[in-house]
Amino acid sequence: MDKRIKVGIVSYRNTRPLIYGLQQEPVSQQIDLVEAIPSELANMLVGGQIDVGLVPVAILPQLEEYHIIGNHCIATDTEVASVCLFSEVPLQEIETIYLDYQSRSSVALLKILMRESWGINPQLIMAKDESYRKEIKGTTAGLVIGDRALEQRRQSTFIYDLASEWRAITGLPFVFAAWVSLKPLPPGFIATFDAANALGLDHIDEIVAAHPYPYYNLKKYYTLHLSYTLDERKRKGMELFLSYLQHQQPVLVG
Ligand SMILES: C=C(O[C@@H]1C=C(C(=O)O)C=C[C@H]1O)C(=O)O
Repeated sequence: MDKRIKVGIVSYRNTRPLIYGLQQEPVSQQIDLVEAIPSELANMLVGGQIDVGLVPVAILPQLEEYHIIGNHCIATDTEVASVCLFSEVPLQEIETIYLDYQSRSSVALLKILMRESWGINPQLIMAKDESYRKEIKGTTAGLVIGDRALEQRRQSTFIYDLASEWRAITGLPFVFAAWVSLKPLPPGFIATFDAANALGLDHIDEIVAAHPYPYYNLKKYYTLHLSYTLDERKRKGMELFLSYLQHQQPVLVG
């Protein structure tokens, strides 16, 4: 192959099962793999630095043309554990929420839950950097995603799992990120890429053993919380989420 396809993947532990097969032949010969936080991946896709990215699905309504690549994603059928609102007081007493600058989908989901389920209207501040996590105290809460959320679970008194709350109001799974390209990719490549995504899902014990992590049981995270196949119900959950976004300010991208 004369030109490698640039692939951007989320730099959290949640993608270890997907990366497993992408680092092996034949697909490893066809791609350049870069890791970044979700908000950056969105910008990289729009800016043309990557050809396909595991990007937050909340950016999809803003893309003129896009293609969902293959049948794998970052999603959950139940509680996700790593996308939560963390607080020292119950929901109704929260006055300010810091939003995670690394996220796009979870920020949009939080706003839906505030409006459709919780009926709260605190001041929202988009965090600029990691220092916001120190502000999660008193009546100031914070949305945190990824590995940092798994770590924050040990620090906060109240933990509101956004995917559980979504499930409670819709009965559907929630898709946080999907593989997206702006232009069509060769069908042969998509088949190879999708098969490589699936490979790690049969090697979870090996992946867990290779990446020791003190903060959370990763076997449980990969098998009970996260769900990686983009099936019909997940697509349905995603469509519903995207339809809610029509009532929101567009998320930041580009
Ligand atoms: C489940 C997660 O999903 C992530 C949440 C995203 C978002 O909020 O935009 C984007 C990519 C996913 O990695 C997580 O990071 O914990």
